[in-house]
Amino acid sequence: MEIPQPLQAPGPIKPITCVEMHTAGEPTRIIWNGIPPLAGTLLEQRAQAKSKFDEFRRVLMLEPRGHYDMYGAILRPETELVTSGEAHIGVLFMHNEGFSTMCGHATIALGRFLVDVDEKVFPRRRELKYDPVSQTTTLNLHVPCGVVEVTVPTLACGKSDASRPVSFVSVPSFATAISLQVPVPEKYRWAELHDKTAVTVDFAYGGAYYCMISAEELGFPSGLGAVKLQDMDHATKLLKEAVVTNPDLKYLTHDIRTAEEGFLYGIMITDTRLGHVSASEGTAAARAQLDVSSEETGLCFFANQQIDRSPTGSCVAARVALAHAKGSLLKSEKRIYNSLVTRGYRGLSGFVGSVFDDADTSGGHQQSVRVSVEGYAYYTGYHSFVVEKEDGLGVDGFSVRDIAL
Ligand SMILES: O=C(O)[C@H]1NCC[C@@H]1O
Repeated sequence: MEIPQPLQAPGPIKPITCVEMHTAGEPTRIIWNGIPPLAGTLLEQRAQAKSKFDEFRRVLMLEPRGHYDMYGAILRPETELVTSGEAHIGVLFMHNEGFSTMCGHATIALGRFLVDVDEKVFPRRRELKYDPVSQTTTLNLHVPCGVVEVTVPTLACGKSDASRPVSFVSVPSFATAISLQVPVPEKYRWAELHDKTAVTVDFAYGGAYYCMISAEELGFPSGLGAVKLQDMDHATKLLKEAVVTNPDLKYLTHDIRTAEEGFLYGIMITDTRLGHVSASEGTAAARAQLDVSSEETGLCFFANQQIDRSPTGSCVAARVALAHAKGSLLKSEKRIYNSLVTRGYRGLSGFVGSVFDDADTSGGHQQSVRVSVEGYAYYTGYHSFVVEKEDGLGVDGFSVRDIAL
């Protein structure tokens, strides 16, 4: 792929050049040029991005260059695991609130991008291994939660093959609570709870921590077939508050490796009663080629109530680990995970999740598994962003939701 050169435009910051992709409808703005200086380990770089260059995130994720539900990936060619040879390149993920620890949909998009670019963008591109039998290229991506192995279908010419799914193997994933009663104090109660004072939920980790709740348990008996987006936004926001403000629940998102990762990233509303929509040809095509045992739909609110259009790859890893711990997904089985978008739109496929192998349990979680997640990503375009010196907004962004809602 030819990467456009940055525009020579006036302004206080250098042009920032991005390639845009979507994975199951969810955007990834891949930033490969004009990145502020970040140094040290990947987590140190993430900390610097947060503390010193947050306007870089705001200008690219928020309005007018982005929007409330924009998602970004910043390439980091130098990290400690790139130096040690464990990874080929690093990446930081960002969204409307800050920087996350893992992102599955962006990993799927990055897989294609990193196979398609040259060494100016990806210095260790030439070290990637191509397997002529499976016609795939594999790469190790250093993400804030560890290393994920990405397998990218590749054409004979060396470019990625958009007609086959990219897959990745997650970091060790595990359930931290199954069918836990979470109290909902009065100030966090939402209307659909009626007189309930607690809800039953699951917690699991797939590179980031998620709380899973069925639509019915959240107070929406019609499930995700009849979504009331604003009401579900309100309910999940309050549920997240009820969890994160409860000191007795801290252990559910406590990471034994780094304090950085110990936060609740998202609430996933699940609906296992929803199968597929017959008009969804993409999913139908995926299903036809697969021996899938089951299919379910979810709606994920993450970061500051951002809505994932994709089935949320890191949460698919968490959900597969959870289903495996519950005994409802065997090692040999595959499951299709849909989002509202992949369930409802012709041509978009859900993600397929399955247990890849048992993970090393020396980290402390007895039932950790590594999960295979696969999905399709496509290019949508590119941007070269600038900020003019006369622009009163400067290097910043805003969200109309913060002003008007
Ligand atoms: O696929 C994922 O894992 C992500 N999508 C947006 C929120 C998560 O980081």
